[in-house]
Amino acid sequence: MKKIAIIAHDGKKPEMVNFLNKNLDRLKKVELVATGTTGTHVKNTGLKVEKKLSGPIGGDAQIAGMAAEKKLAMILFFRDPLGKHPHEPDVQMLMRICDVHNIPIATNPATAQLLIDAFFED
Ligand SMILES: O=C(CO)COP(=O)(O)O
Repeated sequence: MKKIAIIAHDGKKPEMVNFLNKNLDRLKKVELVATGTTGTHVKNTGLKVEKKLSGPIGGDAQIAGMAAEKKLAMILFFRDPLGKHPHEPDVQMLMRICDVHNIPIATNPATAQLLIDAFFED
């Protein structure tokens, strides 16, 4: 089964937790993978998740690798457009890899909800 990847910049982690709690019943049915610190927040909601490295030290790159290998159904990446990130090249690389391999990626809760609704449509 392809996994759903969850990533959130620090300024967007509360929104990600709200989003996960709102979609808990559906997300329980799929395998999740997340960057390190986001993964800890995902676990705190009660969901099972495979944790990769923290984003700034290679986690975004690991998720991009999974996307390139077609192991992901989609990526939910709540980016903070108002924050500065030392690993911005990794973030850009992840977005580019998604476009190269046509992997759905949602960068805000509104788009993420549309993707999740479509994914779990009966
Ligand atoms: O930095 C991130 C995305 O670019 C997220 O990493 P963490 O989940 O480890 O905070």
